[in-house]
Amino acid sequence: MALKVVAGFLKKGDRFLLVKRPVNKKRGGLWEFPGGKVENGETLESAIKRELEEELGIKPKVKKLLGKTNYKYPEGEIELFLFEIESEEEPFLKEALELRWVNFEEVKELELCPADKKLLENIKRDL
Ligand SMILES: Nc1nc2c([nH]c(=O)n2[C@H]2C[C@H](O)[C@@H](COP(=O)(O)OP(=O)(O)OP(=O)(O)O)O2)c(=O)[nH]1
Repeated sequence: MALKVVAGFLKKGDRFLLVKRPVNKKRGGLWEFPGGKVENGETLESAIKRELEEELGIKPKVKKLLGKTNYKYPEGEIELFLFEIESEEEPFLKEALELRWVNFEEVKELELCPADKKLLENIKRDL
């Protein structure tokens, strides 16, 4: 069974938020949407709220599911759900190495987690 992972799409103007993974973790140094693994007994929505509070210090409003993708990493498959998020509060960094607001041009310069590249292509069409 695929490991469920939730991630947030936070928009500011024409830019969206990415965070850099800590170097000591799998796929360290790659960029990703803020989020993380769904824990036992959690709904996807409660998981994304918890992760964004832990990672960015915000209490977000979860708007809708923007996209979903499955991706097979060497250690196993993940099922990644990307939610559109609204937040009055400005995110600040609690865990990740770096945070950056990018548009669809600027994101091409960054090395993303492979699962995210696929997801980004899919949602781009709908935004
Ligand atoms: N948070 C997040 N994780 C992603 C994205 N894309 C992607 O492939 N992943 C992968 C990276 C991890 O292997 C997995 C779970 O993310 P996580 O952030 O909770 O993992 P973690 O750092 O706690 O991992 P670990 O060290 O405990 O193994 O999903 C994304 O956009 N956001």
